[in-house]
Amino acid sequence: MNRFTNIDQYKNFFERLIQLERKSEMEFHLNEIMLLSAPQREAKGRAILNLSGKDSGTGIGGVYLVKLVRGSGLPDNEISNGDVVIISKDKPSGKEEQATVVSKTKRSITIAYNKTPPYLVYGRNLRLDLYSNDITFQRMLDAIEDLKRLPILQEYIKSNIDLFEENENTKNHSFQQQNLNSKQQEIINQALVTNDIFLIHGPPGTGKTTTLSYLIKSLFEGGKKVLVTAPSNTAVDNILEKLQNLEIPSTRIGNPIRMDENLLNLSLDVQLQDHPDYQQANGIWNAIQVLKKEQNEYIPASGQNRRGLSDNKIIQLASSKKPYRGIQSAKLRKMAKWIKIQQQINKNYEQAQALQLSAIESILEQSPVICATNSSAGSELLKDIIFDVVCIDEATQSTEPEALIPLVKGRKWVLAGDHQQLPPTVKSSEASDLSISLFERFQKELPANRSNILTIQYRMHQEIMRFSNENFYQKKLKAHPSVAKHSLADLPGFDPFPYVNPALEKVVQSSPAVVFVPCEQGVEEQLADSHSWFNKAEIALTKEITDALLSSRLFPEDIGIISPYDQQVSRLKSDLKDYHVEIKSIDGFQGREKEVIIISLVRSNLKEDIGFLRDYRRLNVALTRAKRKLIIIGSPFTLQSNPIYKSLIKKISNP
Ligand SMILES: Nc1ncnc2c1ncn2[C@@H]1O[C@H](COP(=O)(O)OP(=O)(O)OP(=O)(O)O)[C@@H](O)[C@H]1O
Repeated sequence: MNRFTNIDQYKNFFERLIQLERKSEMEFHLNEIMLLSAPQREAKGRAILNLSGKDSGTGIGGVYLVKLVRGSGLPDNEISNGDVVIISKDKPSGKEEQATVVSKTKRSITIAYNKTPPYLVYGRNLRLDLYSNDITFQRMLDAIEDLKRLPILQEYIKSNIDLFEENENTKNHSFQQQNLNSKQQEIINQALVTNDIFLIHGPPGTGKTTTLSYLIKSLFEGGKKVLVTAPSNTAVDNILEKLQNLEIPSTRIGNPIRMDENLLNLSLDVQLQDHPDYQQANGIWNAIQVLKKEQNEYIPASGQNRRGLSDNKIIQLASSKKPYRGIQSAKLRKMAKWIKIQQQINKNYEQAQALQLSAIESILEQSPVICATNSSAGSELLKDIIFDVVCIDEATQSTEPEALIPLVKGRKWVLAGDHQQLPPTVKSSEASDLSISLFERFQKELPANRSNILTIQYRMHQEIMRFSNENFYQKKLKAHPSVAKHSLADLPGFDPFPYVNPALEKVVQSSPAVVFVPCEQGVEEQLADSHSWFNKAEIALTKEITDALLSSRLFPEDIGIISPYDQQVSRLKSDLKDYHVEIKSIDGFQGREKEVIIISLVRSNLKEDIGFLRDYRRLNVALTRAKRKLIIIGSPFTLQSNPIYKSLIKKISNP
């Protein structure tokens, strides 16, 4: 645990770690760009060559769209919507302007620039490279810098315990909500009366996000302005959905491409479409396009054409209808016309920008609750807004500097999390100190009245929660009676499919709630130069089980498939694309739940190597997503080399 006696010490400590992480991420992509030839990087799916670019107008929020086309079709690649990319002619240097992928077809990929795109992107023989996003690192550094102008936050960072006075009597505030249990209500009361910071702790399914959303409702009703963040887009959508159900007016900022489409109506970009100022700005953008077309009929007043003459001089000479320094008078007139149109374009541009900005400001000012990822809380859009309260969900998954990005924007902080679930992702081994979240640090250092723990869970059948409860929560977790024995049989229409492979019979029965399906014939495989694994036999088994579950009249949205390995996730997504079930990594499922979860553990080798499955927090998250049925597929031989997995397999019944 690190103690800091002054803010400069704190700043130096974290700045070093951030720089190490940043270096690690950039190095990965730049190294690969340097080491591999362009075709090799393309073969890995992280570059696309031989593209031709053309202007594709502007998109939501006034971004500049560029469509990159390859007539022969795009090669197989891992670049998807929302990824940050760079465009170059030859080998990129890393200094290129960054753009975001907006859409992809078989032959084209459209990207968006926030600023005017570099001229080169409208050429031929272009190369597109997947790149890392540097912005989050910059925002972390800015947040640490901001601490300097917020003296009270500096004291919190030092966890100066003397500063934390006793709270006033929580009984004075009597928050009551019949949908919540007494502990959840008590927590809301405590968080409401605390003037500085409160931590909501709780094992999976105990209602941390639910409690946080009711707290936000209460804050909103009390006229407070609240910033709500989480480390990932999925986690932000998860709490936003709850806020929407509670009818709390909220605005979600961030790239709409990365948001749940059912929540898009709450995004800033969609709300903007209805704003009169924004509509007026759109009219002006269209007028600019018309002017640009008209301008093409004249001669651009480029450096070469104008031969050192100023705009005014060209206009003046054009009206005199005489040649000047060897420039024909017709050419002067055409340049003058071009300049006048350009002046009109510039005027219109400024007007459209100002209208757009005023529309954005008015929406953000009027919205009582603003939701964003931790990183996008550092966006320019929120630069001048101070919030009464900042709430971070899944706070144990954020590094301390990442959590500071939203926290420096508020007067009071509420953090929800569970340090037995996924920790922050830290790439650089030298920066491992970042893996202790601010939540974890505060929980150890703050007085007891600044946190409280939830222990009744409302998600899992008691058998599903048993393993995690015994191994990670000292048996303190209780299943609420409404879920303790709930099963697939209670779901309307559920009818176990009779023609299933006899080896999988228990898999489609409502009982037992947890099954382990051995897949000893599976072989783990790795692509050259990839650290991720896949297992074809487990994919086939997952497909068969999903088929059986769907034939038992479960809906696709009831089923979730989880695998710890990205390669397995992407292969499952492609092989099971017609099933429309949600398939994600463990990280992608943190904070979420489904009636049935299938986990494909992938690792199967004679060396008894289970790789990063060893991280028990990852296992804990995977095991606690299912409500009524948990199906685990894996190789008993390989997994049993690890005591935790050995006891897991022993405790659950084989089908
Ligand atoms: N008081 C309650 N009564 C009934 N259901 C509840 C209550 N509190 C929470 N739930 C339900 O329990 C489930 C889990 O809640 P929630 O997602 O808020 O838990 P969590 O602690 O945030 O979970 P995780 O640790 O996985 O992020 C949800 O289906 C939620 O609607």
